[in-house]
Amino acid sequence: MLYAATTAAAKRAALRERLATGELLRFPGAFNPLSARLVQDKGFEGVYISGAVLSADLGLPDIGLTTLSEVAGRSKQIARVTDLPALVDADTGFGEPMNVARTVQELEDAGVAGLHIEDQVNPKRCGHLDGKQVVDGSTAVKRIRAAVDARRDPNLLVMARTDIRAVEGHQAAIDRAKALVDAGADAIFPEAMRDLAEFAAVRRAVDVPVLANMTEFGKSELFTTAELADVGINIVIYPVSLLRIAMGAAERALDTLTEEGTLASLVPQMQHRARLYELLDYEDYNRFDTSIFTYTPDPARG
Ligand SMILES: C[C@](O)(C(=O)O)[C@H](CC(=O)O)C(=O)O
Ligand SMILES: [Mg+2]
Repeated sequence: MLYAATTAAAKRAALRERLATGELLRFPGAFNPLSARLVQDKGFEGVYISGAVLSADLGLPDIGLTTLSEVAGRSKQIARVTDLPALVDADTGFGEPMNVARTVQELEDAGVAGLHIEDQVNPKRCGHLDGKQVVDGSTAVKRIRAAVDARRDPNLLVMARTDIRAVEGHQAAIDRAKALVDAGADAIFPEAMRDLAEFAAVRRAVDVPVLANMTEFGKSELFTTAELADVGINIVIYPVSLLRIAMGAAERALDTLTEEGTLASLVPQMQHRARLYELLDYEDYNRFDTSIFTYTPDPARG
């Protein structure tokens, strides 16, 4: 009730343990706290907090307009309602090394289990669109060094994302991934890999967990969890998928309302009120109210 019982420190430790097994962990993007509850209820291993979703949610394109406070606020709202580890998209870290350090501490305070910092120039662009630019190797590793030094919980997962593949090619991505790991990155997010062989090559090049981004309408094909596990990927994110599904359904519903003058035909597709209440632990709140209401102070104790 109210918030998840698992502490941020426990979630971080649990994520480290799960990653050490080498199994593939699935992190669907939660577009709000309620959808994070659903992700947990359905048995997934973690929730992803996407920058693209946060900006879209605010009616903005994903071009570096959101602020650290907005990302930290949304991270806190999501992290506190789930026992699952949350991994948040920290974009470029909102500036250069000093800003990155502050970003890490703010997100750590928000209760996330991990975050990724990318090597795009400020302001960043969606990783699957053309026209993005990356910083030089020395700036990229300084961001990661700053991030690693800034965390207070050594279990906070600092993941380095490199966007260099789409700009300078796959070999550059391998070289940069190695340099980022040398700088202290706990995991690598190679953005916009073209095929499984490219993921496999990154996997072979570094000895830390590797993330695959299965975002739709992007540059990577949508591989199955079995295919990704086969090449040794450790975390897979579906960053915007649930938002896309929900928005697709919302758009169709608005058309139906216009065409039919009622939403009655769509009721079977809606999440039932009872199911919503189940996800919200509604019953526990009733029990809480009842127990407080029937509570009587012990007369003997005055
Ligand atoms: C992962 C990502 O950084 C995000 O913000 O969710 C985006 C997703 C997307 O725009 O599809 C990305 O740059 O890949
Ligand atoms: Mg992003």
